[in-house]
Amino acid sequence: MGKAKCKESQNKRKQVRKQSKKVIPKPGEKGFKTSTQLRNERKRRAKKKEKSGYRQTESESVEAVSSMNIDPSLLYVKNPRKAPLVQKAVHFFAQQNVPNFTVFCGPAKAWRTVAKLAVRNVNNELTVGLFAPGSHNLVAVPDCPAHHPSVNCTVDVLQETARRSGIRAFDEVTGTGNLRHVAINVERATGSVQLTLVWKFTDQPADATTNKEESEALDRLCKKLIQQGTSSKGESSLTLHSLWVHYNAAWKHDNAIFNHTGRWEHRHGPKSIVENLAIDDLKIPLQFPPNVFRQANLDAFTGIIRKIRNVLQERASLSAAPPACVELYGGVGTLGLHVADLCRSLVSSDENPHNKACFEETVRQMKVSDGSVSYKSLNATEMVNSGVLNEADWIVVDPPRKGLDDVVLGAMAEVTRPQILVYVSCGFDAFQRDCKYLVQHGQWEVLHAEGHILFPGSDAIETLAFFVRRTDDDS
Ligand SMILES: C[S@@+](CC[C@H](N)C(=O)[O-])C[C@H]1O[C@@H](n2cnc3c(N)ncnc32)[C@H](O)[C@@H]1O
Repeated sequence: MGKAKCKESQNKRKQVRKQSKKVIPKPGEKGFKTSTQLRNERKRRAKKKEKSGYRQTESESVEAVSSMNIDPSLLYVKNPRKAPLVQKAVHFFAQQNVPNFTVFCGPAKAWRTVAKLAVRNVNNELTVGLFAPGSHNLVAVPDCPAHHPSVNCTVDVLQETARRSGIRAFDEVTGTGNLRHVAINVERATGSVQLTLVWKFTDQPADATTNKEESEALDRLCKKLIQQGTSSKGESSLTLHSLWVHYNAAWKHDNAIFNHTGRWEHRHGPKSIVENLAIDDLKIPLQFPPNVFRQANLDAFTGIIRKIRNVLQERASLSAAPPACVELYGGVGTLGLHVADLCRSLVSSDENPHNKACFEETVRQMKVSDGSVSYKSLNATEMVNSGVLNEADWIVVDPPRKGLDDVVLGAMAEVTRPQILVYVSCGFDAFQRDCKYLVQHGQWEVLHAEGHILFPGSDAIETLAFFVRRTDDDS
C-alpha cells in the first residue's frame, strides 16, 4: 500500500477514535450516559442505518461480482481496506463504542500458502482455477500474485502433466471425469508443497472396468508428479513435500471439496507439514496433514496469536491462581497451544477427528507430559453440553464463517465463571450477530477488538475480540 493511502486510512482510524472518544464522557461529566442509554442509542442508530439501506450482506457482495469472470481474490487488492466487510467492521465497532479498532494488513502478494483450486474443462482443456464467487464459472489463475510462488509453479506443472497424461477433469453436469480439485499447501520454511489430488471415484461393481482404467490413470499421474517433484536435476519447478489423494465419491451437486466420508490415501513424503510460528521463544511444532484446517495466511495469523498471548499474559499476571482454559473450534490447537504455558490446564477441542493425533504429537514434542493439556474430538455443542464451560476461566473460540452454534452462543451468554472470552472470527456477519447477543443477553462487554486482513484483495476480515465480564451495575 502506498504511503499516501496508508496515511489516508490512518487518518480515518484517528477520526473514528476521536468520534468514539467524544461520545463516551466519564461518569459525572456532562453528557455521560449509562450502558442502557448507550445501548438504546446504538439500537436507534442501527435501525436508521438499516432503513437507509446501508447494510450490505456478504451474500449480496458476492452476488455483485459473480457475473464477472475475475479472480475473486484480487477484487480489492489496490486498497484492501476498501473492501466492504472491512468498512462494515470499522463502522460496527464505532457504533458499539469500542475504541481503537485498528485494522492490520500485511503484504498483498505471495501470502497464500494454502490453496484449494477447482479443476474443470475450459475450452475443452483441463484447467486449474478458482470459481468466481457464487458461481461455478472457473477462472484460470496462472501466476496469481496472492499465491505463494510455489502454488503457481505447482498449478503450472500439474495442469501440464495432467493434460499430457490424458486425465479427465470432473464435469459436474454429466458427473464424468475424475480430477475435481487440488489442494496445495506450502511448507513455509522450504517452499515445498503438500499436494492433494481430489479424485472422483465410484466403487459400484458395475463400474469395475472404468475403475481399473481410472485408477491406472491416477497411478500414472502420481508417478509423474513424484518424479518431477523430487528430481534433483532442477528440471522441474515443482518441489514436492508430499502427495496425497482424497477420494470424493459425492455426486454432481456437492460443493464440499473434501468429503467427510471420503478416503484419504498418503502416496509420498512426510504425512504432515510442520509449522513453527515465531512467537516469543515458544517451540510449538504444529502438525498439518491435508485433512485438518490450516490458516491460508499463517504469517498474518501469527499476529493474531501474538496479540492473544500478550493480552492473556497480562490477565494471568493479575489473577491469583493460574487459569483453566477451554478452546472450542480449536483445529490442531493453533491458538490454545500458544497460551498453554500460561494456564493451569488447557482442554482443546474440534469436531474434525483428524485433529486429535496432530494435537497430541505437538504436545509430545513440547514434552508436556503432566496431563495438563488435553484434547477432545467433540463438536462445540457437545463440549458445552458436557458442562466444560463451568470449569473454565478463559474461553478461546475460532468458529467457521457461520459463527457460534446456537447452543454455544446461548451457553456463553449464561455462563458465569469464565472471566474472558477470546473470539476469533472469519465471518463478520456472524460475528456481528454473536457480539450483539453476548453484549445484550450476557454479562459481557468488549474489552478490545481489532481487525486483520488475512486475505488482502478479498472481501473478508478476520476479527479478534476480547470479551470480559461487565463491571457496571446499571444495565
Ligand atoms: C476457522 S477454523 C479454526 C481452527 C484453529 N483455530 C486454527 O486457526 O487453525 C475452525 C475450526 O472449527 C471446526 N469446526 C467447524 N464446525 C465445528 C463445530 N460445530 N464444532 C466444533 N468444531 C467445529 C473446524 O473443523 C475447524 O477446525
